[in-house]
Amino acid sequence: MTLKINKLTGGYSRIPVLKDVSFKVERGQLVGLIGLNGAGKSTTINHVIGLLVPQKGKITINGITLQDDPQSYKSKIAYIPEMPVLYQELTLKEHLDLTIMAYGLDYSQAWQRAQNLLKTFRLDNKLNWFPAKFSKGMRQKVMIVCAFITEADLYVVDEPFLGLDPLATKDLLDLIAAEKKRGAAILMSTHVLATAQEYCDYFVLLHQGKVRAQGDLEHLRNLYGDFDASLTDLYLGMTQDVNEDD
Ligand SMILES: Nc1ncnc2c1ncn2[C@@H]1O[C@H](COP(=O)(O)OP(=O)(O)OP(=O)(O)O)[C@@H](O)[C@H]1O
Repeated sequence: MTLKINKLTGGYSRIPVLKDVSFKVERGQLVGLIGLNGAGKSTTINHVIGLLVPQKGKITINGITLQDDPQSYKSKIAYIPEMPVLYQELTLKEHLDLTIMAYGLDYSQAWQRAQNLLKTFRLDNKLNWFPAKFSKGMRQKVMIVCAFITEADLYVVDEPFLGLDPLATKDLLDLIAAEKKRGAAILMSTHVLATAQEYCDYFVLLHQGKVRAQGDLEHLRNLYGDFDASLTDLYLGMTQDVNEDD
């Protein structure tokens, strides 16, 4: 599985937010999409999941665009949004049933996975709860469980750490590591740079809608000529260079 973003220019109106963005996410890889508020992380993700249409450039999964084959393209992606989106009138169990149906999963296998995930995220005794009763973090965990029962080829995760407690953050990172091992590709946006530095295999540094640098930590450190630099140092150094140029 390869997600390939090739020279993507796009956004919400004719004035583009993203300019000539290119990078890849390969099987077994966790790629961190790194950037400050407004850098264009969610916009990139909205293009990948097909909510926005490229003005220029192309996004492919295994060589296929959304326009080529919407069913095949979408079935490969599980998306965890920054803001949980739940149906107020459905219980937790009904959310899981809906996901199983939408992805055409084997019911008993998917429920087996769901039981384990519900236990991990301490939701196993809340199957009959409605979203109104959930805390913000619990809602986010429901989205995580729904996404991970699909065993998708590509996970797209938008800023997952802000609403989660430290235990749930660790559980999510363990889950991501397990899915990587299974061969899934993961694109994760975040501005929690210390966590990204520790867990991501590859970084795409976005600033003002452009990719300023990309590579693994070693490559980025080489690029900036500082072999001890943290991801925060590298990112801030890079954005300062750009702001001075502007
Ligand atoms: N729905 C929208 N309509 C118009 N412009 C938008 C919309 N959403 C975001 N933008 C603009 O696109 C740019 C990039 O925003 P985006 O949400 O992609 O940033 P981000 O890197 O995800 O930031 P954050 O870390 O704050 O979530 C910003 O200038 C923002 O104002």
